Amino acid sequence: MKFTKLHGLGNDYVYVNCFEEDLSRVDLPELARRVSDRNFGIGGDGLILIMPSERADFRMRVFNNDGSEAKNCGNGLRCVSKYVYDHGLTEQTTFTVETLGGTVTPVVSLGADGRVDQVTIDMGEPRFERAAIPMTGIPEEQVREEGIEVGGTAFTMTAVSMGNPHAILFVDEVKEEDVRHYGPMIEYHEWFPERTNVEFIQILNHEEILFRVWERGSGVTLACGTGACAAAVAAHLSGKTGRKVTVHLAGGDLFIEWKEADNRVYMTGPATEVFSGEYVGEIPFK
Ligand SMILES: N[C@H](CCC[C@H](N)C(=O)O)C(=O)O
Repeated sequence: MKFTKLHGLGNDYVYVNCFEEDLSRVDLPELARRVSDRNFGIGGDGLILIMPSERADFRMRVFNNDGSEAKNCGNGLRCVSKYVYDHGLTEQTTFTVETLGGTVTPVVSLGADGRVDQVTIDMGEPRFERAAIPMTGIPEEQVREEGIEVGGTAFTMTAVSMGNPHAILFVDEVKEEDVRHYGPMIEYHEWFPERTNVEFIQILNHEEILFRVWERGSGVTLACGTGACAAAVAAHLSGKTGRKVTVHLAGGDLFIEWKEADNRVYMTGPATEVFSGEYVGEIPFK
């Protein structure tokens, strides 16, 4: 099976071009687990399929490294956009990509080599209702800077969906050890029936956020695009930042704008292709 490794700020996935590879009979969650393994497989935060779509120019499916399928992936969308342009699947610099969380519209910009280096993506409107996250409790209720206690420690949390769930925690100081310790406790908290991504954010000033993430289904990653969007939205709702925010992630920076005019969140950042190869391990079939 041919694959390509790309990453968005170090959030790396194994990409398979399903215009060339037929994976229709493959056990995709098991394939994701196998190829993501950094010792016994290719290595990555998960598996992303680039597929034909009946309602958009392309379709993206995302599998975390535990095999669970996600509804959206911001870094993945930037890398899919780079792949389809650089590999000639389109000559357009803007197109549509269908995800389980909705259809988005990337706009790519080219470097001096004529290849994509930056991508801006309209990631759609944030959702806040418990039913949309999803969270237990009153379906139409929103969770804004509310208390959540895990491991004997209380956090202030805002819940945001970007097509996938995000628990945004406001902390005075972002600590890697807190992400590893409390991240899984909140990912599996009873309030989140489909689990959740967990973001720890420190407001640096009106235009900047320090950000670290524990991803649902993948654990600590160097970056999370949907998480950065959710964090920028939560920070603005808190009154501590404007609508244009630079999010400093472990792997680098994303620029996020939550536009007042259309209520949509725009994410701008890089996408990088590292290598292509042939996976010759056993393909698991359904
Ligand atoms: N772990 C996420 C999917 C990947 C999102 C992240 N890598 C991004 O760039 O948005 C979830 O289960 O919702």
